[in-house]
Amino acid sequence: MNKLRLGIIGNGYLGEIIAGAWRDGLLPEYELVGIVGRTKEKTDALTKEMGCSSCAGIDDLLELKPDYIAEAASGDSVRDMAEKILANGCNLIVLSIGAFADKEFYEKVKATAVKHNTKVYIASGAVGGFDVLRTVSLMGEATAGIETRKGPESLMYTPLFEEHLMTDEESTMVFDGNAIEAIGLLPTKVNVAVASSLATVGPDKTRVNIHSVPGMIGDDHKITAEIEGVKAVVDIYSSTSAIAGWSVVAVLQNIVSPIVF
Ligand SMILES: NC(=O)C1=CN([C@@H]2O[C@H](COP(=O)(O)OP(=O)(O)OC[C@H]3O[C@@H](n4cnc5c(N)ncnc54)[C@H](OP(=O)(O)O)[C@@H]3O)[C@@H](O)[C@H]2O)C=CC1
Ligand SMILES: O=C([O-])CC(=O)C(=O)O
Repeated sequence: MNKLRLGIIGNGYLGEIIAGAWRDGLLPEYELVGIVGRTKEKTDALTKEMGCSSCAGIDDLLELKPDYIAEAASGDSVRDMAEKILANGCNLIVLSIGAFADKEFYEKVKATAVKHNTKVYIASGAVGGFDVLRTVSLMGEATAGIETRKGPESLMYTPLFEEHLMTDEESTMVFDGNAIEAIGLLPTKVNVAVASSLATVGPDKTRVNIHSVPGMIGDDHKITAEIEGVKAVVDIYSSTSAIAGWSVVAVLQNIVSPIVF
């Protein structure tokens, strides 16, 4: 049987996890054909290890005729490449889901996928439970929100950081708004909020709270979707963001599995 052709955008922490899972035999139905990165030396080193092509840009990768591309790069890469990928007959698995907080862009991506009979897979990333969150949101007029807890160090170099957070002994709520506002302030750190909002009531209606927790290592995300009589709470703690890379491996396994979770 011909293998499905897989490409990856991103040669960083999560891209390496996906490529490593392929190298370690967890995705035997796929052939890893190429990886796109920005820094040539990094991409060359990773692709040499994997035995696939080093691609300078999306056009190079699309020439290799991938069936699936997994994105683990940045919101800008999704904004720049998603429509081109889908229009070339290739499916896309996305981690930088924050790009879809822009409704106009999200609708254009959906229309492109429909037109070219391709699909976008929203990886569960550092959270999950989108199946149950979507189900509850279908059943009635839901309310949905996500409460994120992080250590103050991980807020450094963001507009939410204040020096006192480093010496505070109590938790502080540093953000209260919706998912559009949250990703606007923290473009690389709250993809989970946008993903959860797309699974429920939308980025404008999903309430996002972020708490700085003294001494905390890693992140905890507690997502709630609720209608009268039904309440779903999905709470995921992770000491690193590795789970997000593994969630792409899980999507790729689901695509070829006779049993789909
Ligand atoms: N959905 C979720 O739950 C989560 C999503 N994420 C998102 O996943 C993405 C990857 O995260 P992570 O691996 O930790 O980040 P890293 O910074 O470790 O890696 C990202 C890599 O992508 C490359 N890159 C960035 N922009 C482009 C581009 N336009 N074209 C090609 N390559 C590009 C960078 O290359 P170079 O080094 O050469 O600049 C870098 O190597 C981020 O956008 C992050 O916000 C992260 C965690 C959880
Ligand atoms: O890793 C996390 O906990 C969340 C994250 O970076 C994101 O949503 O982009």
